[in-house]
Amino acid sequence: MEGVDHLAHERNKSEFDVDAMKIVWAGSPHAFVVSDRISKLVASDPGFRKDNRSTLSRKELFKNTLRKAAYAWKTIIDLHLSEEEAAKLRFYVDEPAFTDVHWGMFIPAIKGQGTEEQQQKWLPLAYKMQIIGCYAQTELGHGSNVQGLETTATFDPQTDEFIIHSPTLTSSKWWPGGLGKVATHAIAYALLIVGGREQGVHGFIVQLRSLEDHSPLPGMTVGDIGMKFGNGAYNAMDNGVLRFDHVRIPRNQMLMRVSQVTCEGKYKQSDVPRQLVYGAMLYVRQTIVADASCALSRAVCIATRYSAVRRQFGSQNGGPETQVIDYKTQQSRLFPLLASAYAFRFVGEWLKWLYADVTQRLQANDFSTLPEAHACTAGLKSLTTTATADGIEECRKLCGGHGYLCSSGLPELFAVYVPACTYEGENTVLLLQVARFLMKTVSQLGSSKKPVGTIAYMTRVEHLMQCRCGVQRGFAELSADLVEAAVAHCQLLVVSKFIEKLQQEIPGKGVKQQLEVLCNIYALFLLHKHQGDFLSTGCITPKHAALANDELRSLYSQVRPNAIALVDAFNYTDHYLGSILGCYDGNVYPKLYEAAWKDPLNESVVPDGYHQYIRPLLKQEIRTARL
Ligand SMILES: CCCCC/C=C\C/C=C\C/C=C\CC/C=C/C(=O)SCCNC(=O)CCNC(=O)[C@H](O)C(C)(C)COP(=O)(O)OP(=O)(O)OC[C@H]1O[C@@H](n2cnc3c(N)ncnc32)[C@H](O)[C@@H]1OP(=O)(O)O
Ligand SMILES: Cc1cc2nc3c(=O)[nH]c(=O)nc-3n(C[C@H](O)[C@H](O)[C@H](O)COP(=O)(O)OP(=O)(O)OC[C@H]3O[C@@H](n4cnc5c(N)ncnc54)[C@H](O)[C@@H]3O)c2cc1C
Repeated sequence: MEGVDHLAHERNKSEFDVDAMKIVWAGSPHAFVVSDRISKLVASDPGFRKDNRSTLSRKELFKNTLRKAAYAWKTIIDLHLSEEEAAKLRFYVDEPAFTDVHWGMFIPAIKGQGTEEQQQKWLPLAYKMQIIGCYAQTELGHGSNVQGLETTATFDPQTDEFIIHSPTLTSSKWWPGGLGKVATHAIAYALLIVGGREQGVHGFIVQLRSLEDHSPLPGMTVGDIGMKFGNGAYNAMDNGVLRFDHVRIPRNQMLMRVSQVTCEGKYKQSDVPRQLVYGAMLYVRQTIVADASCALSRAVCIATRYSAVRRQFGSQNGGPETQVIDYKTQQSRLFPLLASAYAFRFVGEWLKWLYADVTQRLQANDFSTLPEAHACTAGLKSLTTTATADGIEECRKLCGGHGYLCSSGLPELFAVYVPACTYEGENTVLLLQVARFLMKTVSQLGSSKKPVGTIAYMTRVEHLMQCRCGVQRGFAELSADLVEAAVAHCQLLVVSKFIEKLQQEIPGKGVKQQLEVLCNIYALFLLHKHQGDFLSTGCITPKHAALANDELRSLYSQVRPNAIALVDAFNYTDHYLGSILGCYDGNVYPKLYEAAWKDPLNESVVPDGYHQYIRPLLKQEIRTARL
């Protein structure tokens, strides 16, 4: 029945203060108040409904996304929302759209790679959305290999301009979000050529479309690259293709914080590492780690609530069947994902601090922590997105058949989420960057340069020193093993940041105890999953492995009475979850049944096509019917 909390008996089992955990999850009391208010504002506004998305054609979906983006912007202006509130509104609207790239990449690229003068010119236009930007780096022929990009930007000293050109088919820009139909401007990455000399890849601000009638400017061939994976909401994003035919832009539209080209045609590399050209990717990778904890927590919330509702087998003398959440197999699949959601939340908080710290240091031309920041953002983006994509799929399977319904919210969550394993750096390519960072550290062991920060532990791996001479030669040969070492390094990071979180003051009855249980589950689950490595290297004995498995089962039993409260702490509205299986009141079956009849296929009792195809079949008139 509506209004009845079918999970009340679960919520009454909780052994901790859920409201206090909500604040831990949000990050602070202020962050909780903002999140709670904005999520409810979005959920209560019919203008942001999303339950009809799966019935729309791609063009309808895309136009509806434009409407929502415009409506969100109007809401932000009308309600005088702050930048923090506006970002939360875009988050809870939960619609992949050009705004993700405009705010998430175009603006950070200008802030990180533009001069003060360029920031003063372009940022006010972007913040007011008087221009809409995209991040045009990837090409048809190159994505991972940025230095392999073929688009050229040739300086013409006669006119003080750059000529942007797509010399080959494979140099066509391909994939940039928002590029296909909406963006008026791009940060386009191109091979800079000055005085006949190639100077590597740099970023350029290029206007793509008229601000009067939105038509592509001369020399631009631009469009959408077509349907993407599944019928999911990511098809609301116009990932585009763009070719330049000798397009001229003023010299002052090359982003010149890292390097400059003078009007005389002199190329000047300032004394900052050229990798600052990659700065926007560092920024986005750290936001993606926080996003992973959100996506995984959504899936875990759905699967946990449904696992408490679903009963299957185990009836004694006609009594109720067993809740599937009580099966040890269900717990051993679900609770490590619950623990991972919290673990990724806390490592994401730390990574946000690390990024802010390195950004502050860069302002003072202190580049000492840039390599570590790159390794951490690359590695944690790779680790958390892989685990989250796999985790969302596992949550779908944990829900049985109903997990495959769009109304469960899980298929779409998976379809929208999985490209995170590829965009912003393909996950294996990023792990190779971490491996390179680790091997560089090994090569410095024994020198005066002592490993510090997240690699300080490596001082204790003296035995690696003997193999360091081989490592340089064998990197390519050993890359598959080195990628595993990179994963292990990132897992150690996640566990250590969870432990550091527990050393902080954490208010609320039972809250810290619950987090300690989740931290131990996360760590022991990894030990269990990789026990072959731990055993073969002598780090643990078989007895340790057996004790760890026993302890895991005990920890699952400790989580069990608190599971619903732990996912309630995410404080997601039913609107944001978009899932009948994960609805707060657990009233699943009536809602599933009601939703089925809303499908367009049920608008008529006799389906369209019956008389043309089925009736002739049934009446054996098939021989004469025109197929
Ligand atoms: C729609 C819903 C989305 C929700 C998402 C939520 C939040 C996100 C918000 C917004 C985004 C929205 C959607 C995302 C859309 C996706 C966008 C994109 O995909 S943009 C394009 C991304 N492309 C890449 O990531 C390319 C990956 N490749 C690279 O980064 C480089 O090519 C690579 C692999 C690092 C190699 O670079 P290369 O120049 O060849 O250098 P080397 O490997 O030789 O290394 C040289 C040294 O430089 C160091 N290095 C490399 N990168 C960096 C860096 N970024 N920062 C600092 N330092 C770096 C490297 O460690 C080497 O150092 P040493 O010489 O070893 O000391
Ligand atoms: C949904 C989506 C949105 C995107 N949005 C944008 C955007 O807004 N702007 C933008 O510029 N780009 C965007 N991209 C492009 C994205 O950044 C690239 O697809 C990504 O960087 C991967 O590059 P690639 O496609 O060239 O993969 P590839 O590098 O071709 O990967 C293919 C395989 O080769 C392997 N591989 C590659 N190099 C090596 C190596 N050195 N050693 C070992 N294995 C290797 C990879 O691990 C992978 O298994 C988007 C992509 C997607 C899917």
